Amino acid sequence: MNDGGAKAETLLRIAEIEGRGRSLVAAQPLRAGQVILRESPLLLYSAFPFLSSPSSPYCDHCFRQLSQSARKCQSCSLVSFCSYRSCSASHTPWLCESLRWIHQSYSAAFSDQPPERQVQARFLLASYDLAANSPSDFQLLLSLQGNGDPADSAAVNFLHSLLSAVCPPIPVSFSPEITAALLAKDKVNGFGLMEPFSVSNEKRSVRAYGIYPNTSFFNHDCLPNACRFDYVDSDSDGNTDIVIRMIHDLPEGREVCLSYFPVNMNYSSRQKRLLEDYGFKCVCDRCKVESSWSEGEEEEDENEAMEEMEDEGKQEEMEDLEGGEEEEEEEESSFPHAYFFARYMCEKENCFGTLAPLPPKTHDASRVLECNVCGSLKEDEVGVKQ
Ligand SMILES: C[S@@+](CC[C@H](N)C(=O)[O-])C[C@H]1O[C@@H](n2cnc3c(N)ncnc32)[C@H](O)[C@@H]1O
Repeated sequence: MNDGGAKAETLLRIAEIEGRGRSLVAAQPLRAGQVILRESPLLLYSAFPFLSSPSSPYCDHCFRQLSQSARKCQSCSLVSFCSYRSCSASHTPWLCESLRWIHQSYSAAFSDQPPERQVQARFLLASYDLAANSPSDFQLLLSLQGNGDPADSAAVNFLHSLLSAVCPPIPVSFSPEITAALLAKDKVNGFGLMEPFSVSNEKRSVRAYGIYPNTSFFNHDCLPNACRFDYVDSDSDGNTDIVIRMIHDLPEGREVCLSYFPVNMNYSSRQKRLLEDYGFKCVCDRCKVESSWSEGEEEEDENEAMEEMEDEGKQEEMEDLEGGEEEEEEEESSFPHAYFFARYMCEKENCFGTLAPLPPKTHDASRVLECNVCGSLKEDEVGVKQ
C-alpha cells in the first residue's frame, strides 16, 4: 500500500483533549486518500464460540477461509489452522493446554452462559498468552482506555473462576480486577475483522477481533474524516493489518476521527451504542443537529437531503467538512452533513460502507473511491461536479 513515504509518527501526534482523552491530531496537512497508519494486531482472536457447531470456517491465526486441507489441533480440538502456511506455530503449548482443559472438563459450565462468554474466554486466554510471551505488550494492552464496569460482574466472576481452575497456571498475576479491566479494554478497543461482504448477507458477522493499540487512539465522530480498511482475504503477509486512510483533506492541528460503526446509523441508535459500549455522549456537529429531530424525521430528512445534495453538489458543505471556512457563520440547515452521505456512503445494497479515495499517486487526490466494506471502486462523480 502506497503511503507516500511518510511515517505515521510524522503525520499524527497524540494530544489530550478535554472530555475526549488521548486523541490523534494531524501533525501536518493530510490529503484525501492518504494512508496515515498501518498497524498489525497486538493480539487477535476468533469471534466464534469454540464449543458450538459448526465450528469457525476461518484459520485461527490468519483468519483467511480454511481450505479442505486445513488441520484441527489434535490436542485441544478447538482450533484449526491453514495447513500450507505456518499459522499453527502461533498456537503455544500454554494456550493449547488451557483450551484442552476447558474442552475436556468445563464444556458443561458454558451451557447456561451466552455464546459471547466463550468469545470473552478466548480473549482472556489470548491476553494471558501475550503476558507470558511479551510482558511489555501485555502492559501496552493494560494501558489502553477502559475500566471494569460493575454491570459486567457476572461475566467477570464466571470467567475468573473458570480460568483460575484451568491448568496450567495463568502466567501472570491474576485477579478479578485484572479480568474485569481486560474485558473492558476489549470492549472499548476491539476491532472486528468482518466476514466477506455479500449483498444477501445484511448482517455480516465478525470473524475475528483484534487489538491495534495505535489505531485505538482515534476518537469517534459520527461524520469521520478517516476510515479503516482491512484486506483479510488477501494472499500477502500482513493480511490482518488495519489501514487507516483519509476520507478528505484535513488541515494541520485538526483531530482525525473514525466512526466506530457504520455511518448510516440513526441518532438514537448511535447515542445508545456510544454510551453503552464506549461510555460517552456524542456531541459532534451531526449529533447536535440530529438531537432535535423526531424519529420519523431522521429517515425522511436524510433521504431528501441526499437527493438534493446529489443534484446540486454544494461546495460550501465540503469546505465546512474540511475546515476550510472556519470563521463562516453556520447556515441554518436541516441536514448540513448531507454532502458526506452523497459522496462518501456506498450505494451498494446492504453495504453501508464508507468510501475513501485511493492513495494519491500524484499531487492530486485520486478520483477513484474505494468502499471499506464491499471493496467496490467508483468514480468520484460528486467531487467532479464541483
Ligand atoms: C478507542 S478509545 C479512543 C482513545 C481514548 N480517547 C484514549 O484516551 O485512549 C475510545 C474511548 O475514547 C473516548 N472517546 C472516543 N470518542 C469520543 C468522543 N467523540 N467524545 C468523547 N469521548 C470520546 C471514550 O472514552 C471512548 O470509550
